[in-house]
Amino acid sequence: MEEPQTTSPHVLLFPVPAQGHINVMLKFAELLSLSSIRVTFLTTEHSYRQLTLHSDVLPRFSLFPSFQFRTISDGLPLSHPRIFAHHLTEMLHSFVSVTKPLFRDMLLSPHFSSDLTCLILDGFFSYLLDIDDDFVKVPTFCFRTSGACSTWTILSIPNLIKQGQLPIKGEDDMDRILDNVPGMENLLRCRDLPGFCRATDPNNDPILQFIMSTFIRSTKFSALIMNTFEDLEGPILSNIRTLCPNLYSIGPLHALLKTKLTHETESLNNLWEVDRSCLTWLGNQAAGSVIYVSFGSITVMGNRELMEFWHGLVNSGRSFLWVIRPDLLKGENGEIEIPAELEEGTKQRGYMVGWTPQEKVLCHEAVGGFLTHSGWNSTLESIVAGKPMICWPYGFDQLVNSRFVSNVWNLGLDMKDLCDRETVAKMVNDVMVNRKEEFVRSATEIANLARQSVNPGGSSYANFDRLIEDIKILSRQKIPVLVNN
Ligand SMILES: O=c1ccn([C@@H]2O[C@H](COP(=O)(O)OP(=O)(O)O[C@H]3O[C@H](CO)[C@@H](O)[C@H](O)[C@H]3O)[C@@H](O)[C@H]2O)c(=O)[nH]1
Repeated sequence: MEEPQTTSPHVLLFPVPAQGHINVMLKFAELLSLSSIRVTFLTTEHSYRQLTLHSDVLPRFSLFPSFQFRTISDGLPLSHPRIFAHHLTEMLHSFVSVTKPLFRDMLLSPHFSSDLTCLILDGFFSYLLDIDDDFVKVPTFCFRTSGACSTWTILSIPNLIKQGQLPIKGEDDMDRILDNVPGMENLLRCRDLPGFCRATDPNNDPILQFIMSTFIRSTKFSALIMNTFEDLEGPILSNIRTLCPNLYSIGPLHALLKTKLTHETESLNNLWEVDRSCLTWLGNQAAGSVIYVSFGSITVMGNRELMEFWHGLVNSGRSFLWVIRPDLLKGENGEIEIPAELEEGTKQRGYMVGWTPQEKVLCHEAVGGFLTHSGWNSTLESIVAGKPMICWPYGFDQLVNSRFVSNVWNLGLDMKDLCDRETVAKMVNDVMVNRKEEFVRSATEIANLARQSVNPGGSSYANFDRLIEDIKILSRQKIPVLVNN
C-alpha cells in the first residue's frame, strides 16, 4: 500500500546548474518520485528558465503531485552568459558569497527545518555546507555525477603530491606512469590526470586545492551516491568505500529510469532547444554508417580545432552527425572561411545541428561510433547503447574517463592532447571499419552488463532499493535541521 503523503520522506536535491549535472539529477528525482519520496528540486533561476523553456519537465513532473521545483539565485544577472569555460571563477565566487547564505537560510526556514528527511547535494556543492564547524546539521548524502575512476583519481591527488609524483615536470614528463594510485597500477600517465593537475605548484594552486577539498569533504557526508555500476568500476568503488563505506552505485541512471518507468518516455531535461530533424536524417543512413560527434555542454574550441575536426571528418569518407552548440566556438575574432571541399563533403555526408536528443541518437541503428569529449553522461549513454568511442577529452574528469574507455574497457581510442585532421580521419576509420569488430565486441559485452545491473536482480537495481529503504528509515527517525551556535 502507498504510504500516506504526509508521512512520506522529503528529500531536497541540489545539483550544480550545468546540463551534465541537472540532467542526471532530474532523472534521479524522477526515480525517487516513482518510489513515493517527496522531492524538492532546487536549481538556479537561470537554469529553471532554460529548462522550462526547452524541455517538458513541467508537464512530466506534474504527474507527481508531491514533487516541487524551488529556485535560488546564483548572484548573477539573468542576462549573464554563464559559460563555464570562461566564467568559472566568477561563478564560484558568486555561489560562495550569494547562494551559500541563501541556501543556509532556506534550510533553516520552517518549510524545511522540521520536514526535511535528508539533503542530497551535488558533490561539487559540498562547500555550500560548513560540515567542519557543524553549523547546519541535516543528514546529507553526496551525489557524484562523475565516474568512480575520476573520483578516485582526484581523491588520490594529496598522496601523489606527498610522494613527489606531482607537479608534472613539463611536456617531457607527460607520459610518466603514476604507479601509486591503488587500483590503477600501470595505467594512468601524467597526461591522464584531470587538467587542473597540470598546475606547476599544486600546494598553492587555488583551483586544484579547491577541487581536492570539495572531493575530500564530500566523503565525510552520510553517504555517497554514484552514477556507475559494479561490473564496470567494482574494484575502484571498493577503494572509495575505504573512505566512505556507505556508497550506493545506482547507474547507469538513465537506464535504471527506463526499467522503472512503466510507460515509454524520453525524459529529456535539456537546457537547449532540441533539433529532431537529425533523427529523420539518421533514418536515411545505412546501419552502423554514421559517426556521431558531440562535445557535451561545456567544451569550447577555437577556430583551428574546429577546422581540424571538420577536415578530418570529411577526409574520413564516413557520414557524420555533428552537434555544434551555439556557444561551442571560443568567440575568436575573425570570420571563418569555409573551404569549398568542406562545404561539398558536408553536403554529401554530413549533418550539423545545435542540440540533439542524444540518448535516442546513440541508440539509433545508423550510428556506428561516437566522437565524444568523454563527459561521464555521454560515456554511460554510449556504453548502454553499445557504441564504440573516440575520445577527445577537454578537461576535468574527462581525461581519466577517456583513459579507461581506451585502456581498461577497450571501447575505443583516446585522442587526448591531439587535434589534427590526419589523426581524426584515421581514428574514425579505425573505430568504424578497421578495428570495428574488436570494439563492437567489447561494447556489446559491457552494454549487456549495464542492462543487467539495472534490471531486477542487478546490483544497481538492488542498491537503489536499499537507498529508498534507508531514506525511509531516516524519515521515521525525524532528525530536524539543527543550527549549532
Ligand atoms: O546534443 C546534445 C549533446 C548532449 N546532450 C546531453 O547532455 C549531457 C552532457 O553530459 P556529459 O556528457 O556528462 O558532458 P558535460 O555536459 O560536459 O558534463 C559535465 O558534467 C559531467 C558529469 O559530472 C562531467 O563528466 C563532465 O566532464 C562535465 O563537463 C548528456 O546527458 C547528453 O545526452 C544532449 O542531450 N544533446
